[in-house]
Amino acid sequence: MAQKYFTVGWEQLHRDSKALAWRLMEHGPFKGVVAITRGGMIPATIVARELECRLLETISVVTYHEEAMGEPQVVKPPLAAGDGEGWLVIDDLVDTGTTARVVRGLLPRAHLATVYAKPAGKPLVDTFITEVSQDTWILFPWDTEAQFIPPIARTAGR
Ligand SMILES: O=P(O)(O)OC[C@H]1O[C@H](OP(=O)(O)OP(=O)(O)O)[C@H](O)[C@@H]1O
Ligand code: HPA
Ligand SMILES: [Mg+2]
Repeated sequence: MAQKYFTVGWEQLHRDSKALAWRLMEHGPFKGVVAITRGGMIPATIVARELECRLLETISVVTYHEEAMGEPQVVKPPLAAGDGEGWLVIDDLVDTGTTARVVRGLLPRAHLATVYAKPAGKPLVDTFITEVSQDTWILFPWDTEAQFIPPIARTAGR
């Protein structure tokens, strides 16, 4: 279980995904973008829009059930992307690198990029924007919603 949380809102995700697109400009142009579903889909759409890339493919790798990690399963292979040559692969984050390793096995020649990265997975991606510590769990906007929080004075035991 992660010890810290890093909450990412929609606007920050948009900003960070655009920063990723800027950084990827020097590695393109790309034939198309492969989104690693589900978490990679929104960043992939933002990056594809910025790079004016209309061809999107998906790969589905299921590794986590909430915060519990299991064996990675390829539920849908990236049919249109060959060995990945000329393709850009996008995910929301790399954590242990398990998902990235599976994707690299299927698309060895692709450029693999994530918006966020943790130290253990960082060496497996070609490009990323923001690093967080390994014991931080990133809370994405699609996994969260705003709710009432009691005042500090009420929860501090006074
Ligand atoms: O580097 P790793 O340890 O493999 O972790 C990173 C992967 O885990 C999450 O996906 P998840 O399996 O939760 O599926 P989802 O994107 O459908 O939510 C996240 O979106 C990355 O794809
Ligand atoms: O930190 C994380 N946040 C959300 N999903 C994840 N999947 C692996 N690590 C994470
Ligand atoms: Mg994912």
